[in-house]
Amino acid sequence: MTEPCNIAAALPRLAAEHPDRIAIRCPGKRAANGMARYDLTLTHAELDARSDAIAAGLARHGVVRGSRAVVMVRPTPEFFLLMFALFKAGAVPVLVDPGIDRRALRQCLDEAQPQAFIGIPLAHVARRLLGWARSARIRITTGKLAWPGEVTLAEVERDGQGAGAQLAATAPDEVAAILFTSGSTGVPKGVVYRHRHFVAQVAMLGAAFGITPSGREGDGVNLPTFPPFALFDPALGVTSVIPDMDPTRPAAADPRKLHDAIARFGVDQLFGSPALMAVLTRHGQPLPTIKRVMSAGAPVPTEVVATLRGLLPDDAQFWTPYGATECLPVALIEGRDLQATRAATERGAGTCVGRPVAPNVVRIIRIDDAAIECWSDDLCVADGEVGEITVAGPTATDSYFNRDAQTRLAKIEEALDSAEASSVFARAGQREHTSTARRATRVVHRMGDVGYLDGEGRLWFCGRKSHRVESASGPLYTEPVEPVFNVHPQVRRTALVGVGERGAQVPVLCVELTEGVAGRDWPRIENELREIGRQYPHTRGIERFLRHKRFPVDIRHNAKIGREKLAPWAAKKLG
Ligand SMILES: Nc1ncnc2c1ncn2[C@@H]1O[C@H](COP(=O)(O)OP(=O)(O)OP(=O)(O)O)[C@@H](O)[C@H]1O
Repeated sequence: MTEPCNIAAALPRLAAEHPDRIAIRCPGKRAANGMARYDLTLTHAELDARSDAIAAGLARHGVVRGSRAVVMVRPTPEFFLLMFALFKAGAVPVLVDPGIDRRALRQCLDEAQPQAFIGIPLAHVARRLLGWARSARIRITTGKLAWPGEVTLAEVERDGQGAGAQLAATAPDEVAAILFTSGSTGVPKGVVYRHRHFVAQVAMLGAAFGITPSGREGDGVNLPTFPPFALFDPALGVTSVIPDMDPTRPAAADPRKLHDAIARFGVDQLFGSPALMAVLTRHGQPLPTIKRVMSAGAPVPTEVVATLRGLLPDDAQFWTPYGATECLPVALIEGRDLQATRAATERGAGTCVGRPVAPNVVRIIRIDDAAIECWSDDLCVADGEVGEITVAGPTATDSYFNRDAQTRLAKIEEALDSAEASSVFARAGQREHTSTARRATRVVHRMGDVGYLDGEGRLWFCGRKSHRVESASGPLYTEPVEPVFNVHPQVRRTALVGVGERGAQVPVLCVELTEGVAGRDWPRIENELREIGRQYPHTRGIERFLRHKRFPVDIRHNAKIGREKLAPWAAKKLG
């Protein structure tokens, strides 16, 4: 019998093959030296059996195939058990970053119209006080005690005990989850993930990184510092060690605790945001067991790549995937290639994000803020020309939940002729394309990012479409501009914003100085920045520089600069 299209299908398989192997290891209690004991573990057999019991219990409490359930649980064993139980039940977990703006959070939760709300006690307190997710009639707490109208997860699990294996025969197109974007350019949007998207993601990540479940103890151990990614580990047969840190504040992680976990469990894969990588490089201690690092979500500063590579064994790889919640991975670049393109980036070429991951089709279309209903090859610009990055492929999602206007702005329908349709099917070699091939159309996702393809088929990222500055002498993009100025030794980072009406915007460079640089040095630094700008035609027109104490950044990665907030600040400053 073929497995259903569901990443949880890997669980019974792994439980049969390696029942006692550790799937997930969590910090648990603290030892006298302040380090986590890592005494909370789940073996493959436990993960499978307990998620079966929870799936069956959820059904008894009304969470069934197709039910939407908000999940606000920290990365503990309960989180993984719940997520896999929901997948097994064919129910739809809804994940929102708890750290986002309160009003936005409430809007997201209301928009998702969940039937169930599953959370830690604190999340339930917030739900009651702030009136979150009123549609959720089923409320499950991971705490020991349930308030009236709530039930504990332990009870749910008990109620499902003995019900046997649970795995809904989910179809490739069935909705598997709703994952909200981090909202760095507005209120987060709920991305509709279908089961085929997750299955393809696991396959593409596995193939691209050569991740294979290993039979040997201590091999294939990942330290995922960004929790949703830990979900793929059991599906890939890799052991996850959940680090002792606040996953919503990677920049504040304690590097000694990360090193302790890495050394104790022979961690060989590390997954984290650029901010987390910066924590490790500042700490400077070698990472001898690590074979592969993945850093996703935002550009990784080149000096971080160089320093981190110096801490890794010579043959280790440092991958930066490029992608978004709506489509991941799109392209990939290894640290050596990233370093080799650094000089070009500092001359204004943008950031090289590597080659598209097979079988993605990446095409660049002319910049347009309006919706585009149907694909036409006429939309494409020539190689080397900057336009909006689009992707068609097995992980390109097709809609936002309850956000039709946003969906129209981000998706293009492409008709495929029958030859193309069958080649898409053959290339992907995956069941999820049967439906696409039958319909002979596919969805092209617009990334909302600008960039270009070079003659070698590499993709270069030039910033977000909404961050472009439309000056009287033409458009300016953030990524080709900022690294040019970031070479100044007393500059920590810069952010380009536009002030005024589109088409006549004044480009303004906001500048954050390196720590310890005195304010009185600013006039000199400003002059030096102006000199730097004069070296290149595209930066010559930038004449306004504003010093800013500390840029606003996104909460998920602590890396994306909030240019939306900086632009009105700059406008006010310029009066
Ligand atoms: N390797 C990378 N290099 C540069 N930028 C990247 C890289 N990977 C991702 N990004 C940026 O992150 C974006 C995706 O981020 P994510 O899906 O977390 O939501 P968001 O875009 O921050 O939120 P929202 O869409 O709600 O504003 C990409 O569109 C791109 O701008």
